Amino acid sequence: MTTTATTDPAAAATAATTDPQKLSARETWQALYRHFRPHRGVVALGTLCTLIGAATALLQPLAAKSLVERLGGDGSIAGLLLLLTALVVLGTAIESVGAYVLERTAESVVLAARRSLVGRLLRLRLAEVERTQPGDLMSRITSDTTLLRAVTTQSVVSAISGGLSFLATLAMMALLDPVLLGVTLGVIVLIGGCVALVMPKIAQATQRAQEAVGTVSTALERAFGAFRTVKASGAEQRETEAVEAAAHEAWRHGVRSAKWQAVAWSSVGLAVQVSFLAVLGIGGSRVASGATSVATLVAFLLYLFYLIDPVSRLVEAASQYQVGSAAIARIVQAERLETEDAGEPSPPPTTTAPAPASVVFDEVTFRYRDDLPYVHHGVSFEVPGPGMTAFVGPSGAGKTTVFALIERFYEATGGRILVDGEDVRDLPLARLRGAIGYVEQDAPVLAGTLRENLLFAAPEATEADIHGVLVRAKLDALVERLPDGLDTVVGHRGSKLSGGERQRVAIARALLRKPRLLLLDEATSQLDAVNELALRDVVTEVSRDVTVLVVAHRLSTVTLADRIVVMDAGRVRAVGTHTELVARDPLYGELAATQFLASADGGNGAGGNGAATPAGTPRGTP
Ligand SMILES: Nc1ncnc2c1ncn2[C@@H]1O[C@H](COP(=O)(O)OP(=O)(O)OP(=O)(O)O)[C@@H](O)[C@H]1O
Repeated sequence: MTTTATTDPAAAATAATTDPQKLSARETWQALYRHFRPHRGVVALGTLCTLIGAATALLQPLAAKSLVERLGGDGSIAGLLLLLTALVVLGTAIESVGAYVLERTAESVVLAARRSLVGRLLRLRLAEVERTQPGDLMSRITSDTTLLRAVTTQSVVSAISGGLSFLATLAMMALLDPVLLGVTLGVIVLIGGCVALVMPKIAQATQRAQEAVGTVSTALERAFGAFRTVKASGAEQRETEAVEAAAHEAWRHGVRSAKWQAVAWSSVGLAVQVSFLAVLGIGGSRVASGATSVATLVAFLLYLFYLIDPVSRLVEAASQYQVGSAAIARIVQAERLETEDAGEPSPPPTTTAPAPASVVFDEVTFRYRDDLPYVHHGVSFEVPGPGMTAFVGPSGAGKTTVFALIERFYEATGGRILVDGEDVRDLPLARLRGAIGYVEQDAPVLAGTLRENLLFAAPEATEADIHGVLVRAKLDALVERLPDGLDTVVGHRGSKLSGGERQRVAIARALLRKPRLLLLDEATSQLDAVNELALRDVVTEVSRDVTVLVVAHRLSTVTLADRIVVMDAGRVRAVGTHTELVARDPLYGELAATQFLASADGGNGAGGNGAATPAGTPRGTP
């Protein structure tokens, strides 16, 4: 079995449903460190620049003290002034370089996080995507990753440089007057204790805000995903209100986070102001008693104000860590979702005509989730290639699910699915899917040009290949009509194309992949006569040398099929040609009479495909 879950599914399920805040402190730290690690050298350089800048700033009060002491004497102060100026310029220049290096690194951290997350999210198992909200997953890539920017760079520097500057400033203050230092530290520790209580609230509010941003994305994705329906239903106002409500929620929690950050920040100023008053009072009396000099008190007070910077940096680092931990919890949660392993890369496209594939379902049972009922209750059939096999049956019988299982979008719960005699679980996913062309029921066409759509599944296809499939899919006339030909932009979800054109573009895209097996989930919508005829011709022509499986809703398709598999309630109840099945299967007879979409050109084809090859036999209809 080559499709391996990268994590334990149960653990992944738990991760996706539990509160991301539940990431332990250690896990949070490890996850953040993982993003920081590749950049630690550059962050060290940024830290060094910041430290040099801080050191030059630290020397300034000493130079100022000498300057004040010389004011009374007759010595020149020009040299000292020059030194002070040089210190300021040098410190600023080095700090600027450090700031640039760090900002650049911060962007790199975001880029790396986005790359890794996109790489994983686009390989998610379908079931995982169905369990989550794509809009919310998108917001983790676009919004949460940006919050890693500061925590992995600036806050590391702030913590290191702030911590060192803090200690160095304390050392200088200790040299000047240990008693006044004791007073200062007493105040700082008291207020620092209060700040520590506030910190977790920042993480909590940030996380709620990010969740609300995810809800905004989800609501937008829903609205834009069904834009015409939204308009046709007159639901613009309601959808707008839903997005606004989520946006308001994001704002509310964002403001709450800002409030707690402001409390943390203001306590820095408060700590220094209170210390200043205490030092001024106690220091003044010490000057009066001759225990210390005015110059020492002035220098001490200057250092006290220099303390604002390192303490601010420490508080900033701590609050950034809280913001980052909220983001990393959501990122890790997305990273833990179960992904597919594509296995070995897709084989290069074949130059010769590919051999048609065979498909066997052997007692396949399947349910979409453990808490849902079974959809397949032991489905068995054999399809030798080439030729066309139509799957028919009432809505919900499990026809589309057959295709999903062949593509291994989901794993069968029981039984075996063989493609060319090999169990699909033993085939590398890339190889399996490389052999298949898949056209979904709503034939999605992606935003972009026609050419981009055609090359989507076969980027290396040549112009000659493209021309070939255009002719086969009867799109050549359309392309000639379009002003920009293949480079015509088709709009969001191909909205500038007709339903039939979209379907043929989807078929052409699948054919360009040179599949050995074509899975065609026929649209349930009625096509006009020309489109239906075109489609029928394409499918008939393709099925001459490719195995084509069609979930058929149209009588015209069914009657063309070499064999028809009749499904009902998750079981195969009969296999045969149209003529055979009309004669011996009551459900099929009823479907043919009432449920198949009649041919748009008025042809009924109900006489059956007399030239149909002998039918396969169901291998068991439990
Ligand atoms: N992704 C899914 N998650 C959960 N249940 C699903 C999913 N897809 C389909 N089902 C359920 O599985 C059953 C079979 O669906 P399937 O799409 O295979 O039916 P179908 O025969 O192709 O129907 P139709 O002719 O209407 O397209 C249905 O009851 C459907 O609700």
